[in-house]
Amino acid sequence: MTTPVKLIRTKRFGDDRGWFSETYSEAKLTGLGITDRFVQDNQSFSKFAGTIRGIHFQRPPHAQAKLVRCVRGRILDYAVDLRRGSPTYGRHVAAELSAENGDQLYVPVGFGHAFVTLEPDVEVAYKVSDVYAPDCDGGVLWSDAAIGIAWPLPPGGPTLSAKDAQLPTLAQFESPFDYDGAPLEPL
Ligand SMILES: Cc1cn([C@H]2C[C@H](O)[C@@H](COP(=O)(O)OP(=O)(O)O[C@H]3O[C@H](C)C(=O)[C@H](O)[C@H]3O)O2)c(=O)[nH]c1=O
Repeated sequence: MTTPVKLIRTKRFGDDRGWFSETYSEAKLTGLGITDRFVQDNQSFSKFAGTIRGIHFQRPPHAQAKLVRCVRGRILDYAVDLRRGSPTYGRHVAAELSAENGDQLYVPVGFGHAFVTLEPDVEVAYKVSDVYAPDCDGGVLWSDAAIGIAWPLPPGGPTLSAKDAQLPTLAQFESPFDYDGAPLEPL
């Protein structure tokens, strides 16, 4: 059983002009066992290093899988296992995504998603497998010791939204997701 979260490397074809890359390929994703139908592209810009967005998910019936890449600057991208009954519940994996490395993180339904920017002026682009449904918006607190993410933060602390600052901890949270048999493994 392979880990449900996948780090996807993309090939760049370099020449004297620069490079070309296929950043989305349904065929390649299917070959990796990723069969979600992505229906929306999102992009966010974060001005400051140390900006945290997350830990977010959407509840069913509008739960979202995500395919995340950083198109400007660098981020550490996180997926947190929120599936009831999972042996790795509350555990996370992380990957550095950057405009430079072109790597992508696949975050399946059942996982919270968050990132922290590693420099100013960062842009993150990601595909989601269901439409935005604010009534289904959910999240858990970035700083929850039970999740234990060691965020790389600037001396002044993180920049985050008021909404994110008051998300519930894992202990206060009732997961809407069920375990599907694939434990979270290191990327
Ligand atoms: C997510 C979303 C937001 N919005 C609007 C709602 C707000 O007026 C504004 C900012 O939304 P929010 O503060 O939720 O954006 P982020 O904090 O970047 O949240 C996202 O960042 C983390 C890392 C995620 O994984 C989610 O995709 C998403 O929750 O955009 C939309 O119109 N459509 C959308 O799909």
